[in-house]
Amino acid sequence: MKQFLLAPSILSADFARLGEDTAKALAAGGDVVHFDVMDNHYVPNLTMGPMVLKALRDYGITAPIDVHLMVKPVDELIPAFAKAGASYITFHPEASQHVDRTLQLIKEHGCKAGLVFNPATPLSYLDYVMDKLDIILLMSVNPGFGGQSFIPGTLDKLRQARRLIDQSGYDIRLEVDGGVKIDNIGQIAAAGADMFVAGSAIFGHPDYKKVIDAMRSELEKVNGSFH
Ligand SMILES: O=C(CO)[C@@H](O)[C@H](O)COP(=O)(O)O
Repeated sequence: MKQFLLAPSILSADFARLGEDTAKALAAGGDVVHFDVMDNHYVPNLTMGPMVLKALRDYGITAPIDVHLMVKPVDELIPAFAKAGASYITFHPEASQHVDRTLQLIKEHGCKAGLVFNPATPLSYLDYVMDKLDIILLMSVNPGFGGQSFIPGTLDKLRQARRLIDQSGYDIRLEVDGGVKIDNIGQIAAAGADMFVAGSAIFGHPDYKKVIDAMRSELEKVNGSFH
């Protein structure tokens, strides 16, 4: 059976009680904390830095933390996020001057590394670096804000990325982020994703467990069709 991971995006959590709200999403069944870093330069919004991540670790969050860097330049922030307790660090290839070097830097700092693709960013950035990737993240909205609608063209892109991963033979997660809901997660999984970021769907609902359980039951239906 395929192991699917659900990653609540704390961009939609209550920032005034971030530790508590993050713990609540994990207790409700979230596997990984998705941590969006926005710099008001690469994207038009400003969010959290390494100090906030460290505060979550100090609060007692032990689950993997998946840091999605929406920043430019990229490299300067990597050591600080690794030191603060990041598990995965992903970045947008067009925001890095030297993609291979940035991937190496993440690994040297003991984190898993990945590339993020905006809806209009071509997958050709994957050429020559598959061996350095632990994760590929496809954005299914334009980055910057939670609560947007899933862009349907992402399904085809997911199928392409899944083919590339399978052909490569490497153990690479295929993550999707943006507009993931109970009613589309099955379709997204069938297209090849195995890690799902969900922000407003979880944090915008009064009962996080109800949403996560419903997402898992949709995923179970798809799981039966994997070999
Ligand atoms: O990176 C981003 C947005 O740029 C995402 O992680 C959002 O946080 C997803 O939120 P929803 O679309 O699930 O509300």
